[in-house]
Amino acid sequence: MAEIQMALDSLDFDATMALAEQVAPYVDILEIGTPCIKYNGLKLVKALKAAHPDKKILVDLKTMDAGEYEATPFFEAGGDITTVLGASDEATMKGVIKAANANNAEAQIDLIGVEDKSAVAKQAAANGAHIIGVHTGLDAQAAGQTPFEDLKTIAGLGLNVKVSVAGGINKDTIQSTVRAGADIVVVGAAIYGAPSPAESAKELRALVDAA
Ligand SMILES: O=C([C@H](O)CO)[C@H](O)[C@H](O)COP(=O)(O)O
Repeated sequence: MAEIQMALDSLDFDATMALAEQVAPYVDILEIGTPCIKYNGLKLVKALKAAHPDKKILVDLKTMDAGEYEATPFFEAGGDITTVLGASDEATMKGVIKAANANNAEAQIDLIGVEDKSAVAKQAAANGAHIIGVHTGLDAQAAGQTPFEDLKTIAGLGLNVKVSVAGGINKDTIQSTVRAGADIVVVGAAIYGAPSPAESAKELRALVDAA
């Protein structure tokens, strides 16, 4: 069964906590988005984990250097997954994987901006990464890009890792994304931009469960 990850991309601490509360019944993973974690830091990881101990917390650090050093405090604060850029040095990715393993947690390699995505995904899997993230970022989405072709390529490799997909997924695309091989579907704007985020998350849950 695919998991749903809600991307919390507001900068506001209280608004983030309130949105998490609304959608938590329908999602598996609460993601603290990159702008949000930069703005709010470890305090938000601790608060979110305390409020939702039954949910996985993904901290979208998009680490680029000093992998083990940067990721460790976020795992210790309650993060279950942190992200590291596939564009970073292999040693950086290995550092985050090491920190994750030391904390009974998971490292996600984010392929955003990576030229040879297959090569990096294979290398990361061989190095023990837990999740490969196929990701079309917000700026690339604004330029009309989607993650779906990359998903086919990465899922087609048959690597022994979970595949996460992010980039403008909504109610029209979520089922085909799951059927194309996503283990984790990430949804941000389609939930937080909906008139009722809770209703939107509920609808997406039903679609994923029926896919
Ligand atoms: O990871 C994200 C982005 O890079 C900002 O941190 C988003 O959370 C991710 O793209 C999911 O959001 P939507 O694309 O709006 O579904």
